[in-house]
Amino acid sequence: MPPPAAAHPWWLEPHPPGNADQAGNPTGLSPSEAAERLERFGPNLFRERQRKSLLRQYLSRFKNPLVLILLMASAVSAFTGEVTNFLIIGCIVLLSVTLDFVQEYRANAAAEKLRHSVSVRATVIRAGQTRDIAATEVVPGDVVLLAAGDLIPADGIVLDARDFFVKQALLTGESYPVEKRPGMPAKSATDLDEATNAVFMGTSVISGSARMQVVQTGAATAIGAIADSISRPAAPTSFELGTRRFGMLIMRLTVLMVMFVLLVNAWFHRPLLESFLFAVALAVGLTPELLPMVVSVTLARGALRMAGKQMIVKRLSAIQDLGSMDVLCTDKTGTLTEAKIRLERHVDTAGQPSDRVLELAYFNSFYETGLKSPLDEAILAHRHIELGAWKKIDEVPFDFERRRVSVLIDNGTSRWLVVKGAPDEIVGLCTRYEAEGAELQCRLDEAAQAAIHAQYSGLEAEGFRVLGIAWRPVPLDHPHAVVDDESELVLAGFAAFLDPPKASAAAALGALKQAGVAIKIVTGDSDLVTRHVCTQLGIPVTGLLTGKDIAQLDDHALGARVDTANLFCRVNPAQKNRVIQALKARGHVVGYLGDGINDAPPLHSADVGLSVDSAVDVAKEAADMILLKQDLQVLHEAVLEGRRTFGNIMKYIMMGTSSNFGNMFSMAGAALFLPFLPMLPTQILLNNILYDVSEVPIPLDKVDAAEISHPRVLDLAFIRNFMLVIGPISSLFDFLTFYVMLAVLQADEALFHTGWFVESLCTQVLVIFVIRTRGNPLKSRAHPLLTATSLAVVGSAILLPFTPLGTYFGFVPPPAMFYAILGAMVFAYLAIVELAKRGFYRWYGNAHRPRATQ
Ligand SMILES: Nc1ncnc2c1ncn2[C@@H]1O[C@H](COP(=O)(O)OP(=O)(O)OP(=O)(O)O)[C@@H](O)[C@H]1O
Ligand SMILES: [Mg+2]
Repeated sequence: MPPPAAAHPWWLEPHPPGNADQAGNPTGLSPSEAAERLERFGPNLFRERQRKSLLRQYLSRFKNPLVLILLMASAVSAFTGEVTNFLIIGCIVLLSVTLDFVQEYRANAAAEKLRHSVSVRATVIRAGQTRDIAATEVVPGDVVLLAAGDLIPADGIVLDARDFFVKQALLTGESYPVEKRPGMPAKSATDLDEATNAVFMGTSVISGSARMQVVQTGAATAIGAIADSISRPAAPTSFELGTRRFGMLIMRLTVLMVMFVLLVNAWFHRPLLESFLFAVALAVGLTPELLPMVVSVTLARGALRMAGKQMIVKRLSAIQDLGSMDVLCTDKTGTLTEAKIRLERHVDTAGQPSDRVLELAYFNSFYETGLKSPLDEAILAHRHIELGAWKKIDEVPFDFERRRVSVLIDNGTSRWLVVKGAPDEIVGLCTRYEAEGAELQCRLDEAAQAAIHAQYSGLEAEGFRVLGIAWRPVPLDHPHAVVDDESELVLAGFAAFLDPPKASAAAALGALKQAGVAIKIVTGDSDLVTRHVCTQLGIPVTGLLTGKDIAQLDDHALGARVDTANLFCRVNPAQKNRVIQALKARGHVVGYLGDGINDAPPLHSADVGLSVDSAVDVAKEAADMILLKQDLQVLHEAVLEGRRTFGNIMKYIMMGTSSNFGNMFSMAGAALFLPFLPMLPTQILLNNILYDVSEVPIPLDKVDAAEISHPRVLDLAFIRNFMLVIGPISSLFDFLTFYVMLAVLQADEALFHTGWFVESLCTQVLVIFVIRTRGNPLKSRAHPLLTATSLAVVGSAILLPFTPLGTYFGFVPPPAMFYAILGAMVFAYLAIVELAKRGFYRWYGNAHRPRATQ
């Protein structure tokens, strides 16, 4: 993507706008100024929420082709003088669109509110004080403090910076971090990627820290200008793909049936308009038009329930994915462990306690400005150390490839490079080591290397996280520290930390495993430490891959190993990502739980990204759900909640494809041999809307425990097979009804319509009690509201022929005999569907055992 040309390269001005010099305004804006600017420039949102007015949102519902055809048909009816038809169809369309709209709107509004509660925040200076505000409230002129892991909240000028590296791939396509520093760019930089003194919204801080002054916010930012071109719709999730294919399946059947009906009616020279209306009504009856509403209401309800358990859902459809998830990958620190790391030991190369090692570690942590990790905090919190005359000259910031950080310090007489990092990396860079205090420096030969390796491995095997501490004198005129300086180091010793697992972790992971979710740990830490944590958490290690192993494997070979391995150690962010993709390619639905900068790529590529509230911005931004409580038990509950929403959506789909489908099918068949239409178009529409009403409470329904005991994915073959088993039973009873109406009750046209209307509605609605559970319908209780609406709809169908409204629709009161037969038939129907259902699940259960994941 070419870098976008900014309208006005403001970073070429000598001073930040509104400032007399380069330093910026040290006290920031006053609250009143900020409020005034927020009013003037608007909230800092680059894609102004497409806030269509409610009316327009409502009207856009009418764009559905079926609705349009219906409206057209009703207009034609009006012109041909059939006012009744016109009124009825008009009302029905209005009613169903409104029902759908109100439900969905309410659900989405609630979910949106939740989403806002975890919005990205920014640290600004206002009236001389640092304040934490929502990024949307940042205004031009604000002074913002930036640190590693932050998302840059707006476009602005860098006022000062310390080893400040930014990733701007989103804007410039350049995936390597670029350094930003104050002062004019060397070249006349009209391109964003040459603007070394400016930072841009939507990019993120990789390491270092800085102060910036905001110049542009919201749509005026560089990213705002290209927002449309980068706002590619997210790739559809497996669930969305499934529902889409399901829609196609229904669509094809509908088209076939409509064509058939039209042909038959033309053959028999029936009135054209009425045949057409009949066909359209059939199509309406067949389409699962409530599906989008059922999906969004179910998901929104799920999101609200999860919020009650301290889990915020940012992307609603992720709830589905969480329910389908069969592999959960997680990093270690802060997710499985407390992240309350303590420095336990600081030892020299012989394993003896050493203050000198602590001192060096302290200098390094104190002066490091890049990523402040919990390890640094633990070192600084351990004991206060006098810095004396030591001053910082430069730094090579931490990154997850090198796994180390260096600071260049000077006390006037000597200049040292002090390095700390993963012990294997550090030892690899050393040529000498300190012995007997710091008195003696010995050559790091093979024997010494083996002894030292045994020394720190011993610590790791005991569960300590270990950092190697090394240093090297450099000439006093050595001005900058660069990565190449990290060589020929002198090893001073090791710092060992304890990072105990979370109290809740073992139980929660056990519960997840019980629920069919395999757990894999993907960490930058060493394998010995991770194994120790696994032992404490009761996770048996079934296979281990290190970053080095992964680097040797191509995607195919990696794919062959990811299933059995459940520990991935010393992996860098790109490798974390490869592990996730390999698992996805194997057909798993993969979750990833992480909180660091290095977790952002896998959070993005996982089917469902999970993070915690204390995570860095980039991780929170990439995640689909945020855990507010440091308790993994919540995750288990959320998985069950996801499966519950899935279960309820499946109920609706299965209802639509079985009984309803059978009814419409027999309707088309009846058109063949009856001398009149089997049901009037308006009656079909009324039948359909009453049926819809009965299904509205499905999102509230309970889901059987057996349904949520394992991950489930939307399986089209399952739905199709279910339809082929249950649908014909429904048709069978329809034809039985025809027989009863014609042969036993000697029905005329109106009575026939009435009889069939009542029968089809009763069977169609009541079958929910059979379909909603795989087990015994008498044992699994439906939600009271679902029971109430279903019974109410059945009741009104039975009473309708006796009311004036019924007469209006063309119904006539049937004889008492009809109701006796109806009762028997409904009972027999439900019993047979129940038997067929049991047979189906027995067969299906044998044919498709749940996929075994270790
Ligand atoms: N502040 C630091 N200074 C020096 N080295 C560090 C620092 N932070 C991390 N490291 C090294 O880099 C390695 C990888 O970092 P880190 O443990 O944060 O990765 P991770 O993949 O997020 O793992 P985790 O599962 O522990 O969160 C660490 O094991 C440690 O050796
Ligand atoms: Mg981490």
